[in-house]
Amino acid sequence: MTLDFIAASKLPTPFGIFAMHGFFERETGREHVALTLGDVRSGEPVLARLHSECLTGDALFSLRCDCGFQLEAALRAIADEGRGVLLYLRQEGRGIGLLNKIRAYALQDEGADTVEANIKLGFADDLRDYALCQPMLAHLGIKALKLMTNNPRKVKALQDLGIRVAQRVPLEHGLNPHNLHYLKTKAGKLGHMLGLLHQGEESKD
Ligand SMILES: Nc1nc2c(ncn2[C@@H]2O[C@H](COP(=O)(O)OP(=O)(O)OP(=O)(O)O)[C@@H](O)[C@H]2O)c(=O)[nH]1
Ligand SMILES: [Zn+2]
Repeated sequence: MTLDFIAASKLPTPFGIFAMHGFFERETGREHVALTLGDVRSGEPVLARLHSECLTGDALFSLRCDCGFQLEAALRAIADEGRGVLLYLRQEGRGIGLLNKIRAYALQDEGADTVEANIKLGFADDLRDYALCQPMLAHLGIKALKLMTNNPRKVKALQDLGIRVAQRVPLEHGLNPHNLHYLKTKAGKLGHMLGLLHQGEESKD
């Protein structure tokens, strides 16, 4: 995997003025982006989000998942801290791409869960590869992270790449009736650590 740094610019957002760094992955032709705020090169663990592309959730307001809510919450948290990084990784649909994700959604409309739908389409449950994070973080001078995620596979993947995860910070946002079953499947079959799924159950008891 070869990643070229292409250019950096400012990115003003409602949450703060980030620096935007663009990268090109030669083998796949994918274009990836990192947003940073503050001095991330000091060596202190950096508040970080590895966000996998979800066009439907990030840009089209989908309630089928929690991605858009997590994206906004992560940028707000970085802005509140005054320092942090968000890697926006072009791994749409856990790596199967947008059109296959729509195929998977169609199967889910018929009753399959998110993992069963991937398998019916001939894919593994999660095809993402986080190797590209290493050159992105190295370019930005970041060695250790406080990682905002509920996904233990992400933590392990980074550690296997030699990146220190000093802390895992839960990022639970956007639970709604349309994504409840999806989030339960993620917790049950993909190992996501989602405390908010149990809060409702406790209040019912
Ligand atoms: N194949 C498939 N991909 C989906 C589906 N719903 C969301 N995605 C994709 O899943 C990715 C987000 O994965 P999540 O499991 O929500 O989150 P995560 O990044 O693994 O973990 P967190 O860091 O806790 O958010 C994005 O690339 C979405 O496009 C689905 O039903 N099927
Ligand atoms: Zn999503």
